[in-house]
Amino acid sequence: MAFSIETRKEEIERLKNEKLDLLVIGGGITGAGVALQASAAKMKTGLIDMQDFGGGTSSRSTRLVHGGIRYLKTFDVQVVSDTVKERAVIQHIAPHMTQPDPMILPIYDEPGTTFTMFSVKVAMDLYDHLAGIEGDSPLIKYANYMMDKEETLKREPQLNSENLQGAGVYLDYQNNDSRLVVENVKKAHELGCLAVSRLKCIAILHNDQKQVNGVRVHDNLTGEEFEIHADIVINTSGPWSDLIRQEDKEVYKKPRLRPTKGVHLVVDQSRLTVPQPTYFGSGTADGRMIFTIPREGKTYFGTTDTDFTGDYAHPTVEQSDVDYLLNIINKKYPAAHLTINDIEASWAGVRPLIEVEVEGNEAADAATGASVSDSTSAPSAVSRGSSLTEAEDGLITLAGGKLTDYRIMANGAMKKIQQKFHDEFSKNFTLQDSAEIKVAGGDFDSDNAEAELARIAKDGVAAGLAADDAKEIANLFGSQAEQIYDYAQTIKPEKGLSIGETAALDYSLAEEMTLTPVDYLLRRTYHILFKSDTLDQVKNGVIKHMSDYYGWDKAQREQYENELEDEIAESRLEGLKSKRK
Ligand SMILES: Cc1cc2nc3c(=O)[nH]c(=O)nc-3n(C[C@H](O)[C@H](O)[C@H](O)COP(=O)(O)OP(=O)(O)OC[C@H]3O[C@@H](n4cnc5c(N)ncnc54)[C@H](O)[C@@H]3O)c2cc1C
Ligand SMILES: O=P(O)(O)OC[C@H](O)CO
Repeated sequence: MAFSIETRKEEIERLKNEKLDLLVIGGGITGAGVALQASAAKMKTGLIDMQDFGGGTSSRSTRLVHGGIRYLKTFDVQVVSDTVKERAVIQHIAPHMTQPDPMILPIYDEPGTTFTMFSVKVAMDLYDHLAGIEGDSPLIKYANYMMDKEETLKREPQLNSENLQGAGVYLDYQNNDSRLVVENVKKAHELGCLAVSRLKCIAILHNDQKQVNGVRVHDNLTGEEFEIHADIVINTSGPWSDLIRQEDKEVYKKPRLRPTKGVHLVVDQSRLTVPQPTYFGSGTADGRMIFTIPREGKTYFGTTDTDFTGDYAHPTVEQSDVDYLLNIINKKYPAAHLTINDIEASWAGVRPLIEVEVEGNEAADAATGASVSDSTSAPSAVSRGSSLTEAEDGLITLAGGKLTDYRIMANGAMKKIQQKFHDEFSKNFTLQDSAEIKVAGGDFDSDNAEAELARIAKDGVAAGLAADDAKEIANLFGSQAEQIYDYAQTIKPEKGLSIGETAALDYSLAEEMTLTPVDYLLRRTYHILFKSDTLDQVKNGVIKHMSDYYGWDKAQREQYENELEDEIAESRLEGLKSKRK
């Protein structure tokens, strides 16, 4: 089912002329999850995003599906309880993106440590218990265990041995955040959702009874403005949630978010070799814990957690972020001696943390209990819970949370929406269990994901693709790889691209509403973040192929080329590096 610039035009016409049951503002993981569940319940649903789907926080995470073991320290047990169980569900519905990846948690005798050898074992036992990893659980092989100092250094020799006491090892999952978004959006679209990217909500509309009945949007591709009408509107705009609520001038009272920035840096695995994901205290008594994660032949590490008041669409990596992370990493891996010149890629994201309890008569149902902190708390002490509220004029806002509990957050919202339809619109919808709805590309046996993905990759080689291309396409697109192999039988490779890369690009343009080279190279694939070494040779082929496909004129092609060059330069920290010369 095509999901492209052509369907975008068709669906914009339908959004203009057909009244929706539900409009979702914001196509990050939260909005995508709501759109999928609403469409599965046969609600006539629209999903809009002012950027690419996943262009906000949901493509800037640590790329884990995890329960947040450190949140047990701040007694955010509800968040952990919700998310730790969700990991296996997301692995089931999105098996090509979410795979078990046990974490090492080294324990150091240092000021402000989050865990001790005793408390990490208690936390891991609770974590496993909450996830049901006990008894005859199919995941029992991943049950947690402790390692003494010697075993820890044997497993991870580059770790600093000074003050090291040992480590805990427990199950968490790796994930591809931006593809989790787009596969949810594609599934929602397959179920009937009118999903359009680069459409910005610029005003909230009301009926004569001062109830929200739609939005005014600006098409960021064409400049056109028009109205979209819906019985119910839900705001799932993440860090922008307060800005959308502010558009609702009649009822807006005050902000509820405390946005904080988190940064990740990427180096080649040869510069920092970790055997598996590792998670340790920053050693700076700021309550932070830092991940170092091997991925695609690279190692990435993060994150910072600092209050952010800049442009949510363009959080940048500053020298202070680099210094903070390199200082910690070089202390924990003393043989690495990393400098800014080793950094091949980077990204910054904005956490949509909920800080202020809802006030006045806004109905609040905590979708995953956001325990409220106050602005004097350190950013890392602020709850990672979510909140679901309805303003007096009916605007629903679902904000906060983690990527890992997106499905639960959407469940909570759907129950509220279902009740609202029944009470106020005399419409009855039957909600579906999204734990049984595979996202696009997940149509294979999740319980044998590794073997299934190897089989899909083997099919690619049989279809004439290079083995590396086939493996990458299988891991990125899952069961959709077979469509890419079909494309590969009928096309010529673009100059600078292999037949597999060309076919994958053609698939993404036709089936994933991939509208710009940055959409493709940053979010649909690994090129900018984890394949910096081959990026310069593929980017021209991608631009040329997209320019031919979309019929860009010289000015448009230049615009997208410049946008891509800026994105790559920023990811490579070229600005910061040049200042140091
Ligand atoms: C550094 C960092 C690391 C993290 N690591 C993890 C992790 O490993 N695992 C995990 O579970 N969670 C993690 N999180 C949390 C997780 O990433 C977020 O909770 C989640 O991505 C938020 O998704 P969202 O859909 O609510 O927001 P977003 O992804 O930001 O989506 C909101 C969307 O709304 C759109 N929008 C805004 N205004 C408008 C408008 N006016 N009109 C139309 N569209 C609009 C934006 O373009 C955006 O795409 C991390 C977060 C950060 C910052
Ligand atoms: O810093 P936290 O606790 O928000 O966690 C972000 C991590 O990098 C992964 O969720």
